[in-house]
Amino acid sequence: MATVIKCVRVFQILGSGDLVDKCRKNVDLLCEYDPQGINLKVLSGSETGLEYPISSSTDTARMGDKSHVINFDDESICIKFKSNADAQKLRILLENIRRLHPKSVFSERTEESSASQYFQFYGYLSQQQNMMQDYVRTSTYQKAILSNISDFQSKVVLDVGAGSGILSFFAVQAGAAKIYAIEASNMAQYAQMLVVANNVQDRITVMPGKIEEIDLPQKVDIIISEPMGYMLYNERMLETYLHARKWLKPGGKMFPTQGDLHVAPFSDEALYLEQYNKANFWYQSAFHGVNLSALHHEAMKEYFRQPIVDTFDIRICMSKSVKHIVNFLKDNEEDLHQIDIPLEFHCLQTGICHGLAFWFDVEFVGSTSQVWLSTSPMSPLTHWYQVRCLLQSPIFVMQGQVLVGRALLVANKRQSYDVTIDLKIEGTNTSSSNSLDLKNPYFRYTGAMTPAPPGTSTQSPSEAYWSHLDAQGARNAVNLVNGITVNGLGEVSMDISHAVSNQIS
Ligand SMILES: C[S@@+](CC[C@H](N)C(=O)[O-])C[C@H]1O[C@@H](n2cnc3c(N)ncnc32)[C@H](O)[C@@H]1O
Repeated sequence: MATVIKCVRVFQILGSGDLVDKCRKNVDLLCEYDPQGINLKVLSGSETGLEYPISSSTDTARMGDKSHVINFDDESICIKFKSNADAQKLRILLENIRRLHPKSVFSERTEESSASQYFQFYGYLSQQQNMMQDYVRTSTYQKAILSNISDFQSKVVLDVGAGSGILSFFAVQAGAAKIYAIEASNMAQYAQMLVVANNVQDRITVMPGKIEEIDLPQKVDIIISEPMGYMLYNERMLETYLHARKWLKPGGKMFPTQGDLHVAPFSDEALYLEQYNKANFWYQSAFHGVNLSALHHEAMKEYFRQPIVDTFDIRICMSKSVKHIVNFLKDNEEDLHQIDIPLEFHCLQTGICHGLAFWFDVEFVGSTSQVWLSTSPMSPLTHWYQVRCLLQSPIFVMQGQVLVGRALLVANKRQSYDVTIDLKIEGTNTSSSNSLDLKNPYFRYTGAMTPAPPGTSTQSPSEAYWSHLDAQGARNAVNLVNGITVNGLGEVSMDISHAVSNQIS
């Protein structure tokens, strides 16, 4: 459903109160559905392509009979209509948004621009495909559901953030009687198409909207969801998952049931130098004749604020990981606003600690079996990889020393976390800390095999390699050397006649 309002003028309101005509002529305004509310699109004029997403928390005000003011995070605009009747069309749409999308826990904790970008992202089939094609992820979910049939058979299920609906289809396979598949992005339309095409309309009901704003006709026996982001918490969808518990019957189940975030100190000089050298670009005093060095310090901070998303060899970890648990059956949304993880690491090796490595596992506790989905560096790689937070000033640690400190994750309105890491060698004055922005990670993964960290071999790597070779193949590789036959393992053959005949021929 879209409405077009013809012949409007769109002005930007400057800080001084002056108006600047954005299109310098009359334009048409398309008002179309958006998961958040409506999206205003300028259809003609030199500024074609302007879009203004409006949700129930957007600040708007009527100005006289024919104008309306709308305040966004980064600009304020004034729309002047041809007539009062046209202005009234927009006013009705805005009233409908407030009625249909009352302020919710979600809108209170999320900036509009972040939410609209977020749901646009999940509205693409290619993004859903990316997750569906993570074989480890999708097949672990399917296994968790199908190996716990008694938790689904004839049961009512809620799928939070259903996306394509894939988990709802797994619940159908496990015999669920009714599944409510809630999806806030436009993917809900595609999920509905799959439901119809697979002829399960009587079992799956797709409901477009946010779980925080939707009314279900009944309570459910089990909630399924895939709400994990980078470092488990990114996207703040775990809060949405916990919020959904208001629809769970007493004694109901959550799939997954628990999330474990693992944290370990690591040593990786190559990674550290890579970031450090990138920032050194700004150290130049004569870049095309310009001295850039005034920005060197800021560049260094910027690079080190980025969590690194890639994978690594577990042997770079200098001690056993510390585990922080989220219990999806018990914890509340507010518990995830500030996540304070006390750290204590007993270092197993001497070396330079360059920061903290993070990964997570989730557990499905079913009535029949328990299933784990792991994103650890010891498990097959998933699209979550692992995440590392660097220290700008690494610290040298000796085997046996104890590293103490904390990892503090503070939720922000950009559906992510401000991360602070603090480390100190116990009993010394040596410490280091850093602040990072989880919303802006650096994707470093190239697909190349991660090499083992230097100095971790406990036997000759050359001998170890050759001893793995096929011994029989090497034995068959017989050569004549100085009149005697020697095989590929260096073994001398005693069959002199054979050697001699070989030599003659
Ligand atoms: C990680 S995807 C998982 C999709 C699907 N369940 C799967 O496993 O392939 C998360 C989905 O949840 C949706 N979502 C996020 N927050 C939501 C909310 N508050 N209400 C409803 N859907 C939400 C997103 O649009 C996205 O499609």
